[in-house]
Amino acid sequence: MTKNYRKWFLAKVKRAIYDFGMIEDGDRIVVGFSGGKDSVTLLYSLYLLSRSIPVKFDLAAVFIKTGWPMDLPVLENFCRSLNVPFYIVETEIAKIVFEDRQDDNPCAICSHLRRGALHSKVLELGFNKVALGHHLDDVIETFFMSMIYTGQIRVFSPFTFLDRTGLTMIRPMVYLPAEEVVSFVKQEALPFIENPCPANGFTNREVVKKQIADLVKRFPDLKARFLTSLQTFDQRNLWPDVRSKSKKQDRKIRI
Ligand SMILES: Nc1ncnc2c1ncn2[C@@H]1O[C@H](COP(=O)(O)OP(=O)(O)OP(=O)(O)O)[C@@H](O)[C@H]1O
Repeated sequence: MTKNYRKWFLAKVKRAIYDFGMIEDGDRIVVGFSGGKDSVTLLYSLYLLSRSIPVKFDLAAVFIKTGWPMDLPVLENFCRSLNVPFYIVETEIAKIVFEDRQDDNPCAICSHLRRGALHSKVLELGFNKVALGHHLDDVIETFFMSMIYTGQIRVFSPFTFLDRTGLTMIRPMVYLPAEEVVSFVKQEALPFIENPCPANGFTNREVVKKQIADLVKRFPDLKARFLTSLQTFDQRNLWPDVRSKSKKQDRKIRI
């Protein structure tokens, strides 16, 4: 049972890796390792795949310490058991976000600063790819958050090359819903730590997450259908952008 579930789970990760050409021979991949369920699962999945797929790649884990107390030996021991190098980056992100800035949107700043610290470390280590633990629920939540809070239809990509740094970001778990990640953590008895941030559970993302959970109760296939919609999306089914045109016409009419 455990083995079959592992096989099924890894097949989904592998599918995303192949579909988006995420990993090539000789890649040196840092997993953004927060120690939460998602990144622990990602690290373990990539570790298992590194031993079974023909493509050869190196792995390391980088933890960005934001300033909250955390049980780091749990993470250190886990990485040691896999023989994956583990790096800790000390930052003052918690202080900057909650004391210095006191912004209305602490999550956006925190995420931006964590990303910056992570990329700097990856460059310093001489690695070329960054793997993040986003799963299908993150994709769906981000889609709705963009639309609701910023009026944009957009979602992050499973594979992104960043011109400025030369790094590539990959998200190998985009085909897997959150509940499967939770099941995998249980089945494999993976160690993880809870997110210590005081904003955890009180964010805009949390609001959207609850709405999606309600929708899923009424429409159980929602997550799978959402994924299909992204994969079969046709630009012609949306409206053309007429904003600049209508501004020009407004000007003409006034003349
Ligand atoms: N402090 C951190 N150090 C290193 N990588 C991080 C850190 N925080 C987040 N990441 C990376 O960014 C991804 C998305 O971040 P997010 O804050 O959404 O985490 P999450 O959904 O709570 O995931 P997790 O369960 O791994 O904590 C994580 O899965 C992880 O790969």
